[in-house]
Amino acid sequence: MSLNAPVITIDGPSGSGKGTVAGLLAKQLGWNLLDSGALYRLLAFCARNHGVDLSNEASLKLLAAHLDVQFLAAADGKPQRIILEGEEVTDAIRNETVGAGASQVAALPAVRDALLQRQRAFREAPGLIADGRDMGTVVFADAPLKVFLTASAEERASRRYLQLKAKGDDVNLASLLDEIRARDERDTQRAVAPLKPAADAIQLDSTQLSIEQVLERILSEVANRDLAG
Ligand SMILES: Nc1ncnc2c1ncn2[C@@H]1O[C@H](COP(=O)(O)OP(=O)(O)O)[C@@H](O)[C@H]1O
Ligand SMILES: Nc1ccn([C@H]2C[C@H](O)[C@@H](COP(=O)(O)OP(=O)(O)O)O2)c(=O)n1
Repeated sequence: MSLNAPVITIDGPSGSGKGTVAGLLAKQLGWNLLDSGALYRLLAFCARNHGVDLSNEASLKLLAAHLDVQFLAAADGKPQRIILEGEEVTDAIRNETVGAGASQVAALPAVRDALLQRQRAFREAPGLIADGRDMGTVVFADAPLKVFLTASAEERASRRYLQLKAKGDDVNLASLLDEIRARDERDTQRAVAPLKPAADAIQLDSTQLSIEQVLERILSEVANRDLAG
């Protein structure tokens, strides 16, 4: 781990575009990528596979500490591939059942603690793009550029609807909106590392912005701060 490597944090609620923008930024700058939400998703998924209850903090802490996961960079602008216990789960963890489970286990302090060092180890030269809920407030509180990305709940539900439908999932817009609101509530109201903008974060509302416009805004901040060398 290089403590001097710069980090750009992108925090925000579900469907605001964090993962998409983080992936594009990492590619454009040639930096490393941390999808911290994937770790919570993997833990919820793994717990279900091993019959561990999502409220069993002691067992979840052990599972989190021993999570056997690999992130593999994929070519052709595709998302990185995720391998859990030797099996590819890239698609399997991207649904609202796993997302809701992730939000549930993420509220447990022992789980967050067990995943902290694993996340910080992603900080390698030449730099890191980290997306999640507490990247700018807790995990990389010293990051030189912090972005808090939002969009209206309706816009986020509609984006998720299109995304899951394109994947062939059987989805319903009204239930996705309910699930997004429930997740917002749990993620912002929990006692430990709640979703909130860091005091020094740039806030971007992407409701009316394209992915390219969001990327442009962030890249102009990168240039202003001379972060990309
Ligand atoms: N500004 C935007 N305008 C339109 N669609 C977007 C925008 N940002 C992201 N999306 C789309 O919304 C969906 C959810 O984006 P994602 O990056 O997975 O969000 P998050 O990681 O914040 O949950 C994806 O299908 C993505 O292509
Ligand atoms: N740094 C993080 C990242 C995610 N979480 C929790 C809270 C989220 O609802 C779940 C899933 O996060 P993820 O970023 O994969 O979810 P979305 O893509 O935004 O829908 O994990 C967290 O508590 N802290």
